[in-house]
Amino acid sequence: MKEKIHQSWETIETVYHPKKGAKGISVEVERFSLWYGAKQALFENTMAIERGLVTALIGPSGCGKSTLLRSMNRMNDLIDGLNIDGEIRLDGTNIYHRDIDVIALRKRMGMVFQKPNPFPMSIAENVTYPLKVDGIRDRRILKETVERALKSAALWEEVKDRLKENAMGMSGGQQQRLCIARAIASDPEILLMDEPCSALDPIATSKIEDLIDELRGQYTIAIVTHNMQQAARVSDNTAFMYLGKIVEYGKTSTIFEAPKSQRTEDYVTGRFG
Ligand SMILES: Nc1ncnc2c1ncn2[C@@H]1O[C@H](COP(=O)(O)OP(=O)(O)OP(=O)(O)O)[C@@H](O)[C@H]1O
Repeated sequence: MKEKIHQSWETIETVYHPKKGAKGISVEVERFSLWYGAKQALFENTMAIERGLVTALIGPSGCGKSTLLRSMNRMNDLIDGLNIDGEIRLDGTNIYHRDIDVIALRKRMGMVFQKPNPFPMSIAENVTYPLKVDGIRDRRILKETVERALKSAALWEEVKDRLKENAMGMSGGQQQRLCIARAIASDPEILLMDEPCSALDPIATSKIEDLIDELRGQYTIAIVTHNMQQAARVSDNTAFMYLGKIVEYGKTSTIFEAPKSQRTEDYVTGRFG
């Protein structure tokens, strides 16, 4: 049973007005709400994600960051009792429209999870997996993809001499970069990253952050992070969420240095969370 609850506080700057020089909008979230059964997890969220930039979703545990991110490629679809309202548009098309091919949609949006999840197969096979699922068997294409994706994921130099070794033998940080390479292999436009560094040590984390910086421009990246310093370091725009609602969304420098909402300021200055 769908139950509407209205949050009492105002949201700030959640609607995007294109700036001069911006490459445009990739994903538009409009009045998007989501229920897990009777429990409402997202409340009429509106935001526009700029193409080619890095957008961070921050906020205290349970505020709905992952739910919103996973809604962008319909990863939540299979959850029992899931209900949504509002729209999420990719290049202007509502991804929840009944005619949307969800598999094709997910190909346009690579996903990287909290815990690296390489498949128990060789490093090269991990990268070529999405292509093989698509029926691509041409050895030259597969070989080129391995090199291209591993280079893009800043992993090529470390693994080029052991492509046939099992990926499970890599370090956690290498495994996560391999998962990014696998996501890149099918040539997505968007990379959705759900706490990609939370299982990694500081050195591996910094490599992933450098990688995100290198991927900026080539891909539109949305990243959920608990780590505010990370959001400040890697993102161009930041959305601060609280209890299922985007409280404030704007340029990362504004959110961290001059937030308009007291609630945002309290969170980014560590007064709660
Ligand atoms: N599959 C599910 N079924 C029911 N409730 C869920 C499910 N997944 C998440 N929730 C609830 O939805 C709310 C938002 O959860 P979500 O994981 O999106 O938050 P989050 O901000 O990403 O949290 P965290 O930072 O702890 O990962 C929480 O109250 C959570 O308990």
